[in-house]
Amino acid sequence: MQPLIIDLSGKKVVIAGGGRIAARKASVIQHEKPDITFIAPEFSEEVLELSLENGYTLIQRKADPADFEQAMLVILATNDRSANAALASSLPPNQLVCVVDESGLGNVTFPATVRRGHLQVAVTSNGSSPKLTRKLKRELDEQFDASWEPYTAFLASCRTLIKDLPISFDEKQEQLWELLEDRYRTDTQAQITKLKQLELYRADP
Ligand SMILES: C[C@@]1(CC(=O)O)C2=NC(=C\c3[nH]c(c(CCC(=O)O)c3CC(=O)O)Cc3[nH]c(c(CC(=O)O)c3CCC(=O)O)/C=C3\N/C(=C\2)[C@@H](CCC(=O)O)[C@]3(C)CC(=O)O)/[C@H]1CCC(=O)O
Ligand SMILES: NC(=O)c1ccc[n+]([C@@H]2O[C@H](COP(=O)([O-])OP(=O)(O)OC[C@H]3O[C@@H](n4cnc5c(N)ncnc54)[C@H](O)[C@@H]3O)[C@@H](O)[C@H]2O)c1
Repeated sequence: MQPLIIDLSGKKVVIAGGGRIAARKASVIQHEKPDITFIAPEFSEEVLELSLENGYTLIQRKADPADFEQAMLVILATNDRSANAALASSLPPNQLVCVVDESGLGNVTFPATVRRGHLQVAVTSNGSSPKLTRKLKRELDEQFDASWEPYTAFLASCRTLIKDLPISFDEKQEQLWELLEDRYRTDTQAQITKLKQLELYRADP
């Protein structure tokens, strides 16, 4: 299995099921602003709240293979294993499909992710142990403290500035490597000074 980073903004996501897991999958991706449709005979409070908040579509009945035709991503999250399996086998091979109770029937799984600004660390056990995945996520959550959020913004700003400097490729690489020294992450003043330095140099090389 190959990890890919996927842009779901404005993309159609159809979720079969309206329970706890359907809600969790939707809340994991909601920040990407996808266009989500839930199809289920019954919806949990969490799904109703998420839908009201984000304008998602709710269709109250059992899911049918035709429901997924326009979907970029399909999430099969009913609590009926045979319904999930039958829907999975009805889908064309070029659609992204996550089957929450039997990952081998689909072609994508969700990793656990720790987000700090522009940085995202994702963990997967390829479905072999979701519990291990959660344990490692907790460890990463502690390892990457809050300083990483402004630091990744600092790195992005510096990179934009450095790319525009009238210096050689090798000098740019040197500048970019230097930013990875830990003092820039831990010391806000060092970040401010560096940014000022780069701005001044850009204005007057
Ligand atoms: C990482 C995370 C992402 C997310 O969903 O956002 C995720 N599961 C999470 C939570 C979680 N999973 C489970 C529980 C309940 C009990 C417990 O505490 O263990 C909880 C907690 C809860 O529900 O609260 C159990 C479980 N999980 C799966 C099965 C079915 C099966 O495999 O048979 C069973 C039941 C059998 C069992 O117990 O093993 C299947 C999958 N779960 C995956 C992802 C995919 C592979 C991930 C990997 O690479 O390992 C995969 C294959 C498909 C998919 O769903 O994409 C998220 C972390 C949340 C976080 O902390 O951020
Ligand atoms: N992937 C994971 O991380 C993970 C974690 C725990 C459990 N699970 C599995 O996920 C499944 C769902 O769990 P849950 O807690 O959300 O269950 P739940 O009981 O809270 O919700 C089930 C939902 O499925 C709907 N449903 C049933 N048959 C349907 C059909 N034919 N078409 C459309 N919707 C239908 C119900 O109306 C309900 O909305 C369970 O089978 C469990 O094995 C997955």
